[in-house]
Amino acid sequence: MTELTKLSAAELAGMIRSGEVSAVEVTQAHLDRIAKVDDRVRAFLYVDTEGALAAARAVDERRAAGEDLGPLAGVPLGLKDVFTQKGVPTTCGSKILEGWRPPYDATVVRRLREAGVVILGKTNMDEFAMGSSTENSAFGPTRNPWDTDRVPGGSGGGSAACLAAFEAPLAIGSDTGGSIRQPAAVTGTVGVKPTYGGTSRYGLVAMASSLDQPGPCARTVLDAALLHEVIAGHDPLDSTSIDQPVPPVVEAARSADVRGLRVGVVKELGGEGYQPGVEQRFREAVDLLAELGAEVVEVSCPHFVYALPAYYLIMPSECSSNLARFDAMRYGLRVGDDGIRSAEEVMALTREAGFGPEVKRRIMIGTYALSSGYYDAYYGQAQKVRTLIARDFERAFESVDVLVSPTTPTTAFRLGERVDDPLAMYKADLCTIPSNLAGNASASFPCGLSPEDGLPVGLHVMAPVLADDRLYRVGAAVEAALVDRWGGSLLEQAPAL
Ligand SMILES: NC(=O)C[C@H](N)C(=O)O
Repeated sequence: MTELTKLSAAELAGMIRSGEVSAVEVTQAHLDRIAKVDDRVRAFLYVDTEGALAAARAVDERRAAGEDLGPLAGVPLGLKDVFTQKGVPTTCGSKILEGWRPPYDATVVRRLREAGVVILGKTNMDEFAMGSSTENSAFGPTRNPWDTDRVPGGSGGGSAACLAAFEAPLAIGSDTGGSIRQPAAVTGTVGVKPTYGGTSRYGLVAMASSLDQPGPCARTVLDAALLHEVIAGHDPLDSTSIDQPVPPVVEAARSADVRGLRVGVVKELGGEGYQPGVEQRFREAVDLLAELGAEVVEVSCPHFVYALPAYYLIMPSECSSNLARFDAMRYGLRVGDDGIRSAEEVMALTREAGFGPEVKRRIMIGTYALSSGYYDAYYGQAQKVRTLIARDFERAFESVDVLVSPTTPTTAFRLGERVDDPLAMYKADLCTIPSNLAGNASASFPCGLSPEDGLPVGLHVMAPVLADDRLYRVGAAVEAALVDRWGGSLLEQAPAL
């Protein structure tokens, strides 16, 4: 039998349903894998051995009782440490939340539990999801399983790395400016940012509420679609949740048909500043789509070049407001509370000690952008640019069904390479940010290894609001053709850990 940790979620779930293997065996195999490799990868901040085995036992009992198991029952998953899980430490990669055990489940977590998905533990991330490498985690960086001297992307580097290291077949991420898609691209995995409002933000610790969106991470397109279906759908606990049927993502992943699909290559995302090998693999993926029957055209989205500066005003503005809740009184860390100092002093000391430099930088930028006298010039202007970007998408989607670009300008960079250069770090999200600003669906799919460094390259696909199914059509078609060409999945070409 193939090692259980090498199988897809769909395969594992099928074997559990048929009784070929128990959910406990599947879970134990993944816990063993974590024990074997995670000291080198550091994808997990917390492994919930007991909770995971108990959830697996419950699935096995339901099966024994003749109950119908859902499509992902018994399948293990890594949960980004930005989601609340009742009773389980939730740090958001920050010292300020150390020791906090939330009293409630995020809606995403509740849905996973109801579907019988086994949550293995919490995955590492940049502090409060601020970063593109996981180097901003207060608990040390995660490493890229392709090359442990390189970053796995961020902020959800742990979620992507646990997939690439075969520690879990599924993971959950959150995407504010690229935190699901950029790590997926640089680890050779699949990552999807659903339409804003398509998945519930309830229990997702807020970074920038108008941009944050939970989404699925997986090694195969079908697995991502199955997970998408489990977590998506209307939630009255999130005021921005869309009350509409979930797009038919699983059906789309199974159809894998792009014949007649109109694909627009975004003129502004590529060229100068992009790694040649990334461009090459991207162009090949576009040619492949044409071979598979898609109609490819070039499309201009002139305001996309302003997406990064607009994001770096809107996002920190929202962060500065959201992170005000970490006041030393309600959760986690409290520094200097000697019974003599005032509440304000304790708050200042706690925030000084508890937040890392990137979080402080963004709180300061956001506070400045929102301050009286500057609000119109910065925050207000950025919101206008946001509208122009949304219009670029609307106009483009009048003539094409999806847009494509590389996911990231470069492959995985070396640890330490960009830590002292925030702008270089921010540029990792050049292609992913427009979709967060406009709220439409987008995803990254593996499309090969860059010839310069042998590292994974991602194909970025963007679809209109609530047309998430189109992402899966494209992703599944590309995956099927490339797996055929390579004689296996991209991750099979990764060096063994
Ligand atoms: N949170 C995200 O989606 C990641 C993005 N790189 C940021 O630092 O804002």
